[in-house]
Amino acid sequence: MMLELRGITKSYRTADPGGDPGRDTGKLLEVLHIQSLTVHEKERIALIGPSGSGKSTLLNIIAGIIRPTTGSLRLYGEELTDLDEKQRDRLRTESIGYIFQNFYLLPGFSALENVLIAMQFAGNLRGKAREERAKGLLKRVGLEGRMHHKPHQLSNGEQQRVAIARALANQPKLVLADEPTANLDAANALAIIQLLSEICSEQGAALILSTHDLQLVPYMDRTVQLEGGRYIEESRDCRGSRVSGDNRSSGESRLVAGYSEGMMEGSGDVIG
Ligand SMILES: Nc1ncnc2c1ncn2[C@@H]1O[C@H](COP(=O)(O)OP(=O)(O)OP(=O)(O)O)[C@@H](O)[C@H]1O
Repeated sequence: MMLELRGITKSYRTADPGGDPGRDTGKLLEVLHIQSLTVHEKERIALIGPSGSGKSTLLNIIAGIIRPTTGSLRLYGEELTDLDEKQRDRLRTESIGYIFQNFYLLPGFSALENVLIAMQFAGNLRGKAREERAKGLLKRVGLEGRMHHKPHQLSNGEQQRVAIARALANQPKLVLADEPTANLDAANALAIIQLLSEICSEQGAALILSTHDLQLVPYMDRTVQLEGGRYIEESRDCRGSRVSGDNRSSGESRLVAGYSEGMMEGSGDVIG
């Protein structure tokens, strides 16, 4: 398997209004508790759940942007929780593509430059080869005629297409997308998800995307539903034939609930 999470929790210490401001006296609030989650190569997972259910927290932990309070996170067998911040940044640049709902394109640079700059950080391709891949991806996302436009000259849907090209530029094995369609109208949202799903398959990347939009679920292989930081439901084979026929058994790639009220107090070290 590609990605494996075991006993991942995230807790924050809440402010204590009556406490000493110099000491951490607030209560621990656990916002995420995933007992077990495995993701296979090229798998596409929809992470759904109400606002505050922990979707962004889970994606940010997988991306190494925030550290879990407890638990183990392995990518191709490498334990990511042992890495320091610099090593996690490197891994994110090389192996993970991240798409944000607000795109986060560099405003002063063209679509092409936004993709090229991301590739420069990873450094696997240079010169002409780098430019050819960047242009090829922008063409693939339908922006052949917009490569030299800056973000403010592009529509929301076009900006998200640039963000998709950028996320795929370094040939990541895993693409994470945090509500990538939140700022798009329904028609654009559907088009973007179709594109994202197709391009991840073509490039051999697994995809985990969070969304509130259930119309997008059929484009994924599997749905994981979170509530209060825990998964409450998982369904497989959203597209039927897309998952059946490969070598995964139905008992694999699953989430296992570990809910108990007492766990809400949390007990691990708080890393925020
Ligand atoms: N830095 C922080 N300190 C304290 N609590 C936090 C912090 N970051 C997130 N939380 C809490 O963690 C919980 C999960 O937040 P998260 O952003 O992961 O939810 P979400 O499902 O992505 O929500 P949305 O759909 O609204 O984006 C929320 O209750 C939030 O208030």
